[in-house]
Amino acid sequence: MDTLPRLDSELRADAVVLFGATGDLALRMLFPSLYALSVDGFLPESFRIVGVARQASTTEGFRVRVAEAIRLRHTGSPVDEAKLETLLQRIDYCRGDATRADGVVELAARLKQLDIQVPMFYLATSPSLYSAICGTLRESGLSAAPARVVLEKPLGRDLPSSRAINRAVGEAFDEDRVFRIDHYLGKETVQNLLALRFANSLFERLWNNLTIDHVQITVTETEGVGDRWPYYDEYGALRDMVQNHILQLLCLVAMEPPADLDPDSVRNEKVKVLKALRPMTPVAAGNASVRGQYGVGLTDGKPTRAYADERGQATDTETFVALRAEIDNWRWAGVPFFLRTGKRMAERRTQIVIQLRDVPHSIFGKTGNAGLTANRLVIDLQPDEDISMLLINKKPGLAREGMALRALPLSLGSQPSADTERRRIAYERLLLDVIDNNPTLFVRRDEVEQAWKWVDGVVDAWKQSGLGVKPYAAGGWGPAGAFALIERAGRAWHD
Ligand SMILES: NC(=O)C1=CN([C@@H]2O[C@H](COP(=O)(O)OP(=O)(O)OC[C@H]3O[C@@H](n4cnc5c(N)ncnc54)[C@H](OP(=O)(O)O)[C@@H]3O)[C@@H](O)[C@H]2O)C=CC1
Ligand SMILES: O=C1O[C@H](COP(=O)(O)O)[C@@H](O)[C@H](O)[C@H]1O
Repeated sequence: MDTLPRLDSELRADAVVLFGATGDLALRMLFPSLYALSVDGFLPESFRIVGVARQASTTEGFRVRVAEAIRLRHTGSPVDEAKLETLLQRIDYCRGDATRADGVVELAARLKQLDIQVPMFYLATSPSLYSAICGTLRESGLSAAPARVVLEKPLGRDLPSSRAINRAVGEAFDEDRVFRIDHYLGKETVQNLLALRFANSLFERLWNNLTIDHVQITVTETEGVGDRWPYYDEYGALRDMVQNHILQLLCLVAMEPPADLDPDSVRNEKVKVLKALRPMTPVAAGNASVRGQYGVGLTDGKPTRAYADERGQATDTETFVALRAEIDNWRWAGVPFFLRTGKRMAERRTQIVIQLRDVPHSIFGKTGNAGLTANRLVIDLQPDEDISMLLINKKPGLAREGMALRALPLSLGSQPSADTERRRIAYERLLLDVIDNNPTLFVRRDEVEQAWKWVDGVVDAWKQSGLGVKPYAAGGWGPAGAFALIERAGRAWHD
């Protein structure tokens, strides 16, 4: 993924304008990523960073805040203070309410003074402001080509609201100037999935319902919702994680080989998968989905509060969801995709498991071999990155009867980025791609809308079937129903 099919240096951005520059995302992810890009020489020489938010601050004061955030977040070698200073010198701060035309007057003047030709406007604010901010940029003339816009998830809360945002964004920016971020696509192992599937002849022949029994996608976190409940309570785990990150992972596993790495070739294949997802029905909902909400429990050995206590009242918002999805096409007919995500779980784990079918007939018998599974490809994204294949082989030693077998992983090993010896933040890749005008790892409008269509169907099925949330203890693996869901299909989670 290091070749940039559409790279055109004429269109390389010369500034990022960060709306929401004082927020959590900007300070925890975006500025540390910009620091890393600057240190590694990836930022164009004259590149500028302009932070915008409503709170009062001088540029100097803002630089101090950014420096603190970078020192706190940077991993690997210690922060290089001289290089940090170089980055800080690129930064300006403009106070303003980006939803109002008069709120961007100072910004427009600053961009002119800095002679910015190709700005990228990064909307790190609540998505409820996206339409208004794009309106402001259009009215003030700032959205004129070749300016581009970067949008964070979630894009809407359902298909109609997503369409409304996309419409408003589209009135200001042409689609090829819109970069919708799903930060999972910036993760190294997610991109490696493409390499694994399409750079090795080994897998393609096996990658279908003749060889694969089922697929599991697990994204669990130990953190709770905490102070984010005003956002989270409106969305829940299905909209927060499944609609975007998990469906993107599913698409990369299930899509047909694209003809090339052209952004639209890849995205066309992903949309076909989303269209082939079987809609959830109210009848299927009880069997094929589980909703949960964490109660009290122990997280990393410490007692933690229930979601309802963080929220301040009981609500029906799910903090855990497990689903059985089916893809109705030739490649995947009959192969269930088991998806699950939750907060306050036993461990942080982002993992894709491709379970192959059993051998048609075992010559080894059950003695000493009970419980052995068939081959399994395990793709770990977090906390460690690894790709391993569980291979069955002989247990060394003598046996009187039959042959004792065991499963051992053939592993690529956990590899930090070779160029930095630290794990890159997903946003580094994505920011660099926006600067370089490469949309391959960004989500196209029809992808987002198709994903919402399926998710809206799940929500409707839940409503019609009355599927409520089941409590689960913090520090565990979710409600009992999540185990029953997969066991009913004769399978088990890869725990
Ligand atoms: N935080 C995270 O880890 C992740 C966040 N996201 C997404 O990123 C976006 C930002 O999230 P997050 O950083 O957590 O949110 P925060 O609430 O922490 O920050 C919001 C930022 O927007 C600014 N802001 C609010 N209103 C305006 C306005 N009218 N004009 C200009 N600036 C404004 C705020 O500053 P002020 O109030 O001073 O104006 C603040 O800087 C959201 O879309 C979120 O869903 C996505 C993935 C992960
Ligand atoms: O988008 C989101 O992602 C985070 C999890 O991201 P990760 O990179 O740490 O796996 C999640 O906590 C948050 O609720 C969601 O909005």
